Parts: sequence; structure tokens; C-alpha cells
Amino acid sequence: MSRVSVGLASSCLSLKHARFAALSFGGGGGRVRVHAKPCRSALTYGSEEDVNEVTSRSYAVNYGPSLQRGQRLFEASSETQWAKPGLEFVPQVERARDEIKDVYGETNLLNAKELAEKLVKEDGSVKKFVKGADLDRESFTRVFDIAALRVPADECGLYVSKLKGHLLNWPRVKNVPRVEGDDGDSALKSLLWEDNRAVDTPESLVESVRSALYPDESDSDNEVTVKEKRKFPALRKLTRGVDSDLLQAIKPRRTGQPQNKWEDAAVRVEVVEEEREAQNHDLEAREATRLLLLDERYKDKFKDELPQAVQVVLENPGSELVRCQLTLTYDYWPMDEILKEVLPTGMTIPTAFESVGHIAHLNLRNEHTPYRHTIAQIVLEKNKPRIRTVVNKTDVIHNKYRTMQLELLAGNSSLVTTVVEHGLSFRLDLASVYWNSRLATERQRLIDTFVENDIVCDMFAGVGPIAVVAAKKVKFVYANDLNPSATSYMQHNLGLNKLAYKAEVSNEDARQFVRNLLARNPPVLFSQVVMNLPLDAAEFLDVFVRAFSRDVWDSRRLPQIHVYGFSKAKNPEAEYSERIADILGEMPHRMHIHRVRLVAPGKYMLCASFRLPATVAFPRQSTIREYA
Ligand SMILES: C[S@@+](CC[C@H](N)C(=O)[O-])C[C@H]1O[C@@H](n2cnc3c(N)ncnc32)[C@H](O)[C@@H]1O
Repeated sequence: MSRVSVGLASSCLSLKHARFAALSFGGGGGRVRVHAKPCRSALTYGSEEDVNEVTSRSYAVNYGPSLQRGQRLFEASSETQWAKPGLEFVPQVERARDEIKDVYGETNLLNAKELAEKLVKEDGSVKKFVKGADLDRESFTRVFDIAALRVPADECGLYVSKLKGHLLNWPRVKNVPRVEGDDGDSALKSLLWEDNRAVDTPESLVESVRSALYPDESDSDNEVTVKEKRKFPALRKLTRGVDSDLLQAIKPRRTGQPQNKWEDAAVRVEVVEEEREAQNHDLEAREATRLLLLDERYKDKFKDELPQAVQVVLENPGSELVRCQLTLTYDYWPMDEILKEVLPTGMTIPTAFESVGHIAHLNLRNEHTPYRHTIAQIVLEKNKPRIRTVVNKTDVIHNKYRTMQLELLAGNSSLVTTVVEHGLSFRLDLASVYWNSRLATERQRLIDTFVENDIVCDMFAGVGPIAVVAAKKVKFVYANDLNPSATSYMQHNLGLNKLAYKAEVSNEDARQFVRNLLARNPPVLFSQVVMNLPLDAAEFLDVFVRAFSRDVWDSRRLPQIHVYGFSKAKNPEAEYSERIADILGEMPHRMHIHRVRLVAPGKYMLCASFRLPATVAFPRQSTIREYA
């Protein structure tokens, strides 16, 4: 049997380690398992390894002498010729090209050369290049030999506790996996138990047997009650006279996947050494069993080399040592492991992304540009079904509506999505409006300061993440945005959350919006003002200076203002409060400045909260009287 010559520490199972281990499989038994799929073949040049078999579909080429033994240089498909994913490159391009020419012929050479030159130019050492659309998921499959104990299902729980420290301990791999046939025929036994048979026709027999064998696919009407065990006839006896086509139909229906408990797209376990199988092909019913996967250190041990605790279990009737093949597929590996494998060595792995509804929004660096589609494809696949679209921010936000410049990289092209925040739903089109999920906590902090009697004036409200949530709590909200798309979504969101009766939406410049509110009759006595346009909201504070009428407003009830801004100063609070004081003409008393978050190294987003001073809000009385 093949041996994995490199051990895997259970705590650090990584694709890289697994790859090395998988590549080393061939050392003992002459089998190269760069890929687990049988259709894959390995061609090795200049090493002791021989060509195993060549299929017309795909090849893995190993350059023994120039690379670490067993390392894969090229993988190509006869259909797509070149640019297959998982491609690794070495400086010996010329030599590689010549050797490949022998295998693939002159026709493919041009592409190979182009690709080789491009890659070597980018990086003189080993290089991996993957085109998103061609991501070869199979190249991430790793196969391991593992020893396991097959034990009677009834005793499995007991043995698991007795074998602590001896069972396989790899992340996301169950050490008691369900494998095909491990239920034995016990369900069948009870069904076929003669007194219990309500089977009149061969068709109903098929249905009953199917539902007993594959309970996951049966509906409640088909459920079989397992009664106490009694002597039962063999399946062969029961099905005597039944048409063989009908017996075939007893196989499970395959409607979706995974269908059965032993079918896992990420981890597969197969028993490869089946002692009993050879002896007993008879259709006598088998007992239900379970596999207990043993720690990788025992994979090639014989019974008497195993620790005492394992040997004790093996001495029990019905227990046996079996050899298994554990396959970890592309679906198994976490996103960062796949990205590490695909991107060139030393490149930053873009593992974090923001999500807005079903959209993952990446902020890739320049170095990622050639790989952006691949990265996006992996992000999409590794975060499904939650993520259905992946976009990249291509430029800093600098337009007046604060919308992001986005490039669609993978998935469905619709950027209209629904976000749930603080229990409310927000519909928005990321292409035409501003949204930042990272500010959810800040929005909640702010809304928590509002009280039931408040009347809120939100000057830069976007699609309403503050205005709509506030509407649920306060007396009334006046919300405004310059972007017509944002205000139409805001209106929609108020309706969506049944809050339209508690808010009024305007679509105008923020200064004009405030002036209009102040000019209303009857007056609108708003008590909270939200100014969430961090780039230049402070500049808009001038709209409040000398703008309030003493006849309408009580000086003790002037609004509380919350104005957002950025500061790169060493003392951001001091710098920001000075800026506010400059615009208002004086420093408000008891101004509180909250650090919202660090948006870039040394740059803070801040929120200054203060009550508008009467000396700022009202026209100068004395001056007016002097002239009167
Ligand atoms: C940073 S976003 C904040 C939106 C919203 N408060 C949020 O948290 O999602 C700023 C908003 O101000 C709007 N805006 C920009 N200039 C404006 C102006 N002069 N008057 C009114 N709204 C403006 C933009 O359209 C954008 O929706």
C-alpha cells in the first residue's frame, strides 16, 4: 500500500502541507497522486518515475531533475491546450517548452511560449498562474491513506470515548464518517420481517424497501417503524420472483446533492481494504457498523503495532482494522488556503471582504489585478449561497453621491440587493447609492442617544439606514439626500418596514433642505440633526448660523447636532473641534467627539455631538436693536 512520507500535524492541516504529502504518496508504491482523479496522468521527465498512463483529456507533467521531486510544472488539457489553472512555472522555460513540444506537438507551442515568457517576466522563480474562468477545482483534491476501525454501530459511542487521542483530529473532518452501506440491513430486516409485510405488489415492495434503505428521501407516509428484532428472511428469499429491473429500482433516487448521509462534497471516505467483502457476497443481511478513523500516525501500522487502547477495541467481536482512503476536495479547503495556493508566493492574500446583501465587495491591491477574476471566483464559491456577486472597488470614492466605482468580477451582475440591519430591511442598488455596512454599529450608537419625543432631521440620509431605524423609535423623521436614486430607495425602505407614516423624504441640497424646514409654518421643531457626509459635512454647519427665529425656538430646546468628519491630525479631536468652531464662530460648550473608526493609517472618522449654542443659532439681538 502507498505511504504518505510526510506527516500532517492535525492542528495545522493546510493545503500546502497536504499537497506535499499527497505528492509524496508515490514514493512507496510507485503511484503518483498529484491528482486524485483517475483520468489524470503523470508524466515525469528525467526521474525514476515512469509515465503511468496517458489519457487524451489531461496531463500533469512532473519535471523531476529541475524541481523538487514530484513537483508539478505544467498541467494542461488537450481541449483547452494551455492556460489551464493550477499552473506552476519555473525559470527553465525553454527546456520545459521543448519537452512539452514532444508531447503536445508544434501547434501548442506558441501559447506555451507566450505564457512562459509572461510568467517568467513577472517572477523569476516558481510561479502559479490561474485564470478565473479556468479554475481547476480537481487540482485541489488531496487523497490520504488512513487506518480505521470498523465497529458495530451500537458500540460506536462507547469506543469513541475509549479511543480519545487516537482518533483522527483534522479540522472539519468527522472521525466517525458515514460511509455507504454502514447501516447494514437492519432497517431492511424490520421491514422485511414477514409478519410486518404489507407488500402486495412488486412495485410496492420496491417503494417500501427504498424508503427503508434511504429514509432521507422518504416522505412521512413512507416512514418505516423499526420494531423489535425478530428472525427475518434474507432479501433474496423475499424478493424471489420479483423482476430484476424492479430490483434495480431499489437504488436511491438521485435528485440533488448531496443526497445521502455518506455523500459529502468536501470530504469522502472509502474503505479500500475490505476483507469481508470477498468472502461474503451473499445477500444475507449485515449488521450496521461505523468507521472510526484513526489518527494519521497509525495509517500504516499493523494490528500489533497499534496502541493498547486500539487493540482492546479490536479484540471485541465485530471489530476490524480497515484501510481507508480519505479524499479532501476543493470544497473542503477554506478560502485562504485556496488563494494561498493559487497566488504567487509572497503576494498578500486578500481574505477579507465587505458584504452588502448578496454582494461581496473586494478592495484589491494593484498586485492582484491579473488574478482578480480568479480571486473573485474563489470568494464566490467559498461563500455561497450567501454571496452571489463579487465586485472590486476600482477607485476611491470622489463623486458627489459617494457611490463606489465597481468592477463586476464574478457571479450575477445585479447590484440591487437587500441588506438587513438592526432588524430592518434595506433595498438598494450598490451601483447608484452609498452603503457601508461597517458603519452599522456607529449608526446604532447614534440612534441609541435619541428618545421617543425626538424629531430627527437627517441631512445626508442615503437610502435611510439612520432615518428608517430612527423612524421606528422617535416621533418623526425628516430625511433628505441629493441623490434621487438614494431618496427613491429610502422611500421604498420606509414602506418596506411599514414606517412611511413616520417620515418625510426630500431630494435637495442639504442647505436648502434645512432652510425649507426652518421656514415652515407651522414650524418644524427638530431636536436632532444628523450630518453624515464625513468628507465635508462640517462645511454645511454654516446653514445653522443665525438661522433660527427667537419667536419660534426656545433657546433651551435648540437641536443637538451630530456632525461626522475625518481628521489626520496627531490630535484628531482637537483639530476637528477647532474646524467646527471656525465655521460656527465659537466653540460649542460640552462638545463630545467620538472616534468612529480608523479609515486609513493615521486617519480617523469622527462624530462631534453638541447642542447648537443660542449665540450661534439666533440673530445678534443687540445689533438689530441698535439699528432699529
Ligand atoms: C456618506 S453618505 C451617507 C448616507 C447615509 N447616511 C448612510 O449612512 O448610508 C453621504 C450621502 O450624502 C449625499 N449628499 C452628498 N452631497 C449632498 C448634498 N449637498 N446635499 C444632500 N445630500 C448630499 C450623498 O448622496 C450620500 O448619499
